[in-house]
Amino acid sequence: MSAVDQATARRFGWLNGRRKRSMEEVILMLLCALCVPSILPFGIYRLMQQQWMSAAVDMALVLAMLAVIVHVWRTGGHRVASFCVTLFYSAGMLATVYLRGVSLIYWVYPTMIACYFVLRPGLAVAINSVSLAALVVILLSQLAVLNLLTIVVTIGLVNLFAYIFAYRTGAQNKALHTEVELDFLTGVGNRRSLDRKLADHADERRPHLPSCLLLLDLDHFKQVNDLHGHAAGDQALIRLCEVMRLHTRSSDRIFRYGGEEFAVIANGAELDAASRLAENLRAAVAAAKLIDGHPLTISIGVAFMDKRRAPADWLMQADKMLYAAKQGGRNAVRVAAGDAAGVEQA
Ligand SMILES: Nc1nc2c(ncn2[C@@H]2O[C@H](COP(=O)(O)OP(=O)(O)OP(=O)(O)O)[C@@H](O)[C@H]2O)c(=O)[nH]1
Repeated sequence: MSAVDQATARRFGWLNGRRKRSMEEVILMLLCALCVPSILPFGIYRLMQQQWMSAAVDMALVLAMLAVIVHVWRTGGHRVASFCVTLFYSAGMLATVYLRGVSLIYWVYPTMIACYFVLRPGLAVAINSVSLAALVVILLSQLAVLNLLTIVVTIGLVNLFAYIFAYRTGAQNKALHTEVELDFLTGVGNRRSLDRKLADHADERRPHLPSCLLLLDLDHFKQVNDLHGHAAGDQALIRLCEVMRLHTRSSDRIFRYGGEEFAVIANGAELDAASRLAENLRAAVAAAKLIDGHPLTISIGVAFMDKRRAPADWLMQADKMLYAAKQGGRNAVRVAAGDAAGVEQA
């Protein structure tokens, strides 16, 4: 396979089932697919009745939704597509009421609720408010004030309930996400979020900055627990994370890999920058008092997150370097160069 073919295969490899589709993509595609059974029959009926404008609106909606499905299926991009889908649906709904009159007002309710499934609640409210204003203008001359007010109030209530529901669900998801992805002792990312971040990096399709993986392990940590007790050991782990936060950039990500072992994803760092970061961390921990009267040091292994390799390889390479740092006497940094040959940095 040529280099170009390999790049293309990597780029679209996840489309062949290797990448799990996000919930957002699935919901968006389902929403678009729904237009086939719910709008297409009406479009065909309007064609048969020679109601050309209404038929054109229905058919244009169906075609636009099918195009969105193909786009999301092929590229996985759903943010802009979600926005476009709500615009298409809203415009279609307004055109239908404009052309066919108030008897088709029932389409407004599901259309507006659908917005909350694919957009942030605030954006959905904004789009639906504009649609409602347009609807009032369309219906102003057709309805008595009381009837129009009834429609406005019921649409307003539907939006209010949908907003509350979407906002509450979003807040719960965020809280759940925090629970699931953070280490409860130190507050840094846990192993699950490390795995997800590494997978995201491997799946990332756009050109992006080079990044490195650092694996860190406290030296002779067992002695801390044995001499000072488990609670003091916990405090040392918390303190270590504070030191790591102080000596990494906001774009770097810190994770607890397990026990007294941590990982850092140095985003946008080539190997030389990452090895400088590792050396800074090593020196900062050696100088910090993680625990009173007991000097503690760390050993670090560094690997480049080469996109030609799998995340498991990055971890294995960094772990190999960490092992080499331990074997070399601890309080040291080892950096994987090229194809995993280790070079000593400290
Ligand atoms: N206090 C505390 N200790 C932990 C935690 N997780 C793991 N440990 C301890 O970390 C220690 C790890 O010990 P070892 O794997 O022998 O490693 P080490 O003593 O650091 O030695 P080297 O890694 O070879 O330098 C064990 O005593 C674990 O009980 C934790 O959450 N809190």
